[in-house]
Amino acid sequence: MNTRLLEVEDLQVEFRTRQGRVRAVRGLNYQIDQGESLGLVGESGSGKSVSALAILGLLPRAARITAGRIRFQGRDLVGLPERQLRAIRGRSLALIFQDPLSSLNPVLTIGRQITEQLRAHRIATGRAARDRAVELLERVGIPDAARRIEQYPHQLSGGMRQRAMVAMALSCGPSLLIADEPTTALDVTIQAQVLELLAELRATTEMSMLLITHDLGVVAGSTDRLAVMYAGRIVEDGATAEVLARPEHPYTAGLVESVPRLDAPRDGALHTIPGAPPDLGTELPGCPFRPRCPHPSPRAQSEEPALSELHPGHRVACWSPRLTPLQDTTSGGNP
Ligand SMILES: Nc1ncnc2c1ncn2[C@@H]1O[C@H](COP(=O)(O)OP(=O)(O)OP(=O)(O)O)[C@@H](O)[C@H]1O
Repeated sequence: MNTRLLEVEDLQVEFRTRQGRVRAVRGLNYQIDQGESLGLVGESGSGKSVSALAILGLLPRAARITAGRIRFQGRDLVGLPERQLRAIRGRSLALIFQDPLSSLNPVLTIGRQITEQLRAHRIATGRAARDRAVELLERVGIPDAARRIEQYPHQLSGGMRQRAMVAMALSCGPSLLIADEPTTALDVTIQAQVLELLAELRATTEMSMLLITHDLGVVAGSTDRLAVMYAGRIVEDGATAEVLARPEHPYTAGLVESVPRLDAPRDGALHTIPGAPPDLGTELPGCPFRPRCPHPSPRAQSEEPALSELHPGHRVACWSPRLTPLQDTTSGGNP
């Protein structure tokens, strides 16, 4: 049986701003089992990062969780005192960001940052901690690790810094790694290497991963399941391969069609989803995607659809899903 590691239940997060409240996350539901990898995708502003920061207890001061539960290893993290959250963060729940410089301390050597983390979580001290730091850097593919641990973040290349951040995140053997746009700032070759590294680490440990990105290409090869966020909610989820091959929500379909393809005609215009996401500081009557929807149902005018299962394990929040027939990939094509 699968062991449930993380369960996010009807999570709601609001910002208080001078213009009023902004409902950044409006009822988010998902689960991650042990060893599983979930991709969270959506355009900028859909609430991906805010929901991850809520899990980690790292929301900015202007934001607060107004409802819901975040159950991690059976314990609700919402409302947990900061001291207890700190003990979980870095140890069983680790985070890597797009920009390693924002999580690496510029005035401490790489080695010191890793050994400090090991000491703080009472995993190792002294010589043992140093040996473990070297081992971690070797594991993430940093050559000459014994010398590299004496260096400062600015002395490493972008790709190396990203690897050092992964090493730091892995130092305490986390059960869940939250990776927020981990490869966005990297060039394509290094991006592929970092994704490969994450996949390899997942294959060799029981670690689960929440991979947040706006790039469907990144989730395609790296995640078991996919959840698509729009305006602070999940509008579609299911097995990654199934959702990408058979997107039912018009928003997901638009995202899939927006991915540049190598086999597309050279002069063909790149597809984009017309319009822009709604302002989360205003009331959203009906379906928030309605103004951008190519075939809105009359019901979308007044009622927001809830997620419901359309195919086994594949849920969609839409009044007029596309109902794409599943392509049969076993029979060698249609007669
Ligand atoms: N400091 C803030 N003050 C007010 N509202 C904010 C603030 N930060 C975020 N928000 C709101 O939260 C929403 C979700 O932001 P979030 O950063 O989670 O989106 P995202 O999907 O991760 O986008 P990105 O990929 O650009 O990080 C935004 O659309 C915005 O309305």
